[in-house]
Amino acid sequence: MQTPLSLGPSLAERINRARADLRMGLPVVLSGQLAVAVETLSVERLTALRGLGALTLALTAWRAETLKARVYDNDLARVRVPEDADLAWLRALADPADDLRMPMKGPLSSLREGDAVPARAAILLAKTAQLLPAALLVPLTGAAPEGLTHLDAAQTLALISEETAFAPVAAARVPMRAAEKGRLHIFRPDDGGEEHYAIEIGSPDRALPVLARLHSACFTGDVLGSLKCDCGPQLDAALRQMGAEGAGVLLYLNQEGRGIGLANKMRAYALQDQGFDTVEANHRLGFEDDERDFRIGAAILRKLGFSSVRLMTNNPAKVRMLESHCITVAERVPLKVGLSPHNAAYLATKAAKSGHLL
Ligand SMILES: Nc1nc2c(ncn2[C@@H]2O[C@H](COP(=O)(O)OP(=O)(O)OP(=O)(O)O)[C@@H](O)[C@H]2O)c(=O)[nH]1
Ligand SMILES: [Zn+2]
Repeated sequence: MQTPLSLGPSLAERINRARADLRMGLPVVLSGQLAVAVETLSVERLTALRGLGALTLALTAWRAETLKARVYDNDLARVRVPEDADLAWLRALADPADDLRMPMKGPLSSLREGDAVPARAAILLAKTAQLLPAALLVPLTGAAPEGLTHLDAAQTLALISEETAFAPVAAARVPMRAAEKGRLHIFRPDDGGEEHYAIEIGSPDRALPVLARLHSACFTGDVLGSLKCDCGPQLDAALRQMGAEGAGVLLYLNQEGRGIGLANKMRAYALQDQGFDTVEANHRLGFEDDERDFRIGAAILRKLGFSSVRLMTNNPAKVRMLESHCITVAERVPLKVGLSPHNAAYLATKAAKSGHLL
């Protein structure tokens, strides 16, 4: 018999559907466990989950460190949820907003036995859905409620770590203040994920290294002119230099807040107002200091026909990443603009902790 044309969702598509489910507060089924994101969990669903058995709260090792929960699974902790724990208790463990006001949440008891893979997949799904990286899990004993998204946890982890393919969708001329000969290209991943943009200035020769910038979205800096970072001035300066030289390419990657999303970035800013620096704030929320996937930038440059760049950056990690994904960095062009009294400490932290060049 001939294999019928498959109309059903692929693994990548089901993963994206699972992210939308978690954002709505719906459970997903991960290798026989029901998993929900703590951030979007409702009282009603918590009650329903409790009826199924003992609950486990999955947190990243970063968050567990702040909460003094034991980490037996390297990058994550699986905390036993006491029978009398309510939604406020779960939320307080997931969200560090009130840590300083209510430091004692424990003592917490972590699971050692059992499989950590579904918990790891749940955290990664929550993270990549730009939610707080905390998930509640319970083994599914009976039949799964109808309509839930089912995923194999190990396959999910493997696929999310793979490179995403992008296709050009549309492009048109956009004359800009900084460069009249501008063209905006939209790139879309084939799994329904986030779109990213490329702004091509002039007609750069594909045989030569192109003046390039990988800019990560920063609503506060790019749009509002926030003085807390240097993003806005960097964006302007990069486009102006490309305009002056008559050629260049700027990728605008929708990885707001170094990949944690704008809501989490505002949580990080609130922690910074409590005295934590930009890296500590990410860690207290349970994130790595940088959650961006820079392979996207390399993939889009290659799609546009570029193989060699003069990269405008102060971040050596961007240079290393491009080099390891088939893009030659012929030159690093420093981009030092926008220093203000408000961002001096932020830039100093990036230099001290993230290897940025001052
Ligand atoms: N999580 C978090 N993200 C921030 C903070 N301040 C700025 N960002 C984000 O950091 C990113 C800015 O990084 P980029 O300017 O692209 O790159 P970079 O790593 O600083 O390196 P350069 O190429 O030298 O600029 C944007 O996504 C901002 O939204 C912060 O305090 N916390
Ligand atoms: Zn910024």
